[in-house]
Amino acid sequence: MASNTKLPQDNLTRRQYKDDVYFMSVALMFAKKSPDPSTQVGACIVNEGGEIVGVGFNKMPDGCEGKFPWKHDTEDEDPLNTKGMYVCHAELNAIVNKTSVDVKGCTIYVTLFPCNECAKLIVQSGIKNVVYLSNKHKERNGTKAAFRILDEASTPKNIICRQFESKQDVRDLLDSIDPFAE
Ligand SMILES: O=c1ccn([C@H]2C[C@H](O)[C@@H](COP(=O)(O)O)O2)c(=O)[nH]1
Repeated sequence: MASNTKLPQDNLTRRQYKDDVYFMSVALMFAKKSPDPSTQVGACIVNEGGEIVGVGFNKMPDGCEGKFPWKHDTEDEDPLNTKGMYVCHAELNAIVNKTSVDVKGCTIYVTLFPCNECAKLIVQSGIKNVVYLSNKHKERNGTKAAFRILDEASTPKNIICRQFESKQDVRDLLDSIDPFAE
């Protein structure tokens, strides 16, 4: 993005905006690793020094791959036959995969607005910023509860939660990568 163009999100510095594009791209790359056939989610945790300290995507618990169904709860009356009972969410995996002692003060970039269980995890782990891409499940009660949790919680300051609005800049960044360039 040229340095004299208007930032899509006016309240961000140019540096913050470029970081958003970069780290959301990383979250998207990790989403691609998810085996969930319907919704692939990626998360990338960044510390206050701008270093990535955790990444994750939604997947079955280690050792359980291929042993539990990927069916949605609308596809089977028995909840034990649906993925919701088993799948580890992207945010959970990013937090438990952390390479630092903790994730206090960090920013989590996540490709889908967190559910209520992930919102709890985010708060309790001390993450202070949430940047999300899609909010396609905004009508779900879990999402509504997550909004409330993130709105009320303080870790110790209020959590700042915002939607990433610059999909085209992510596309441009990913398109510009040429690993075979001489
Ligand atoms: O905060 C979240 C919410 C959901 N996920 C995962 C869990 C599932 O694998 C999918 C959602 O599937 P749908 O078919 O769209 O209901 O996303 C997550 O990782 N983090």
